[in-house]
Amino acid sequence: MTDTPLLAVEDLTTTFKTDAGLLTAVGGIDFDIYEGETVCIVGESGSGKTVASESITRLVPSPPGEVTGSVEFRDLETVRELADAFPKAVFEVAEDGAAEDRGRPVDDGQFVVVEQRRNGEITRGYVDLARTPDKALRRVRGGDIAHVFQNPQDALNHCYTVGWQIVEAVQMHEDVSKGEARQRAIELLNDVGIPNAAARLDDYPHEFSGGQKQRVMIAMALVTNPDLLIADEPTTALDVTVQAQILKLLSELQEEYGMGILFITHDLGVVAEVADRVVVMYAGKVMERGTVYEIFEQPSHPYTRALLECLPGGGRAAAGIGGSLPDPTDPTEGCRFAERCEYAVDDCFVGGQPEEATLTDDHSVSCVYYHEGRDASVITGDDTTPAASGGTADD
Ligand SMILES: Nc1ncnc2c1ncn2[C@@H]1O[C@H](COP(=O)(O)OP(=O)(O)OP(=O)(O)O)[C@@H](O)[C@H]1O
Ligand code: NI
Repeated sequence: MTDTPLLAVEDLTTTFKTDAGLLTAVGGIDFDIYEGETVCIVGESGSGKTVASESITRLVPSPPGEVTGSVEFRDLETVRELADAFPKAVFEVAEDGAAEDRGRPVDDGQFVVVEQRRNGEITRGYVDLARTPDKALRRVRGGDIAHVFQNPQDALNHCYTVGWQIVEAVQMHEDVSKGEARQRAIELLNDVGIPNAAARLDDYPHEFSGGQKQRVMIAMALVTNPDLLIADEPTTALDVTVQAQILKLLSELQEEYGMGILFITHDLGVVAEVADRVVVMYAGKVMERGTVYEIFEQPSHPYTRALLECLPGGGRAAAGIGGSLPDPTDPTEGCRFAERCEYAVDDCFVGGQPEEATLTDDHSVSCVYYHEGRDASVITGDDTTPAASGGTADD
């Protein structure tokens, strides 16, 4: 693992203009994903997980949507490739770290690449996805960054054979003959565990089971050998056995292709299976983040703890958390979870979402109880709760 993340997201904010007013689906969140790791965003329905993941490549409909914040894609190979192959606005990073615009004005086909060169060779850099215009961004979507969605039937065209669709995707990406593309399609179907791949190429989507369709979708996502795969509830529509098979497949493919995965799910059982690190999201904000081990062993935000108690066998397995998400067009003043939180005190209703308090290098929590002068053991029931740092009680 390198020390630069593959994807670095900062202050990602996505709003929609609706009849009820401006809806804030994602309220300014940060996260990063390193090469070869799986980061899970978990939270209840409506938390903004899908919108957050789709905002990375600005897949959200605009209008009514508007995405702001910084999204840096730091795969060096991609940076080098784009810097050489495409018209672009280049921001060269000087020795002192300040970016200086060396490019022409950005037009719709240009990427915004920030690069640092030594002896003419790019040594560091990133593609600035947030400032890259739509037309260029389309090359990244389904290219270096690929998506797999919950319902494969929505994404597969039922009028064409599966082989035709994969061949089409291969030829869109690579300059190869039909025969070569077909061969590649067979390899891909093999890779995702479709038996008899060569023969299945000429079948139509409806001839595949739900699980197989999802395998086909994963094969299509792999056509471009992506650095980052964004998988949004890819197994939610499948029965439990098939779900387990697909999760296993994804982890095998991750190893084989060396890609980072952003995995979106509302299911903590799935998180336990696939995640290296976890971002717990609620009503457009990050409540807690940590390694999968920390989230399950030292859950620190009342929301995370409530989610865990909702797992089969947990204290709230039958009842659920109780209450519902705040109105996203009129978010609460303080912590988004305050209204449903059994530990909420006056401070929780003012001053915005609390600054994340750092528990360990990887683990932080956005809750006033972890700020100076408060005792978080009320929540964790644990006197050994590590002393938090990084936040203060009055921010
Ligand atoms: N195109 C849109 N126009 C207006 N509001 C939208 C749009 N897309 C999403 N939203 C709103 O954004 C909020 C976040 O939705 P999102 O789909 O990201 O939630 P989620 O966490 O993925 O939920 P689920 O687990 O049900 O998929 C919701 O309030 C939703 O109604
Ligand atoms: Ni969703």
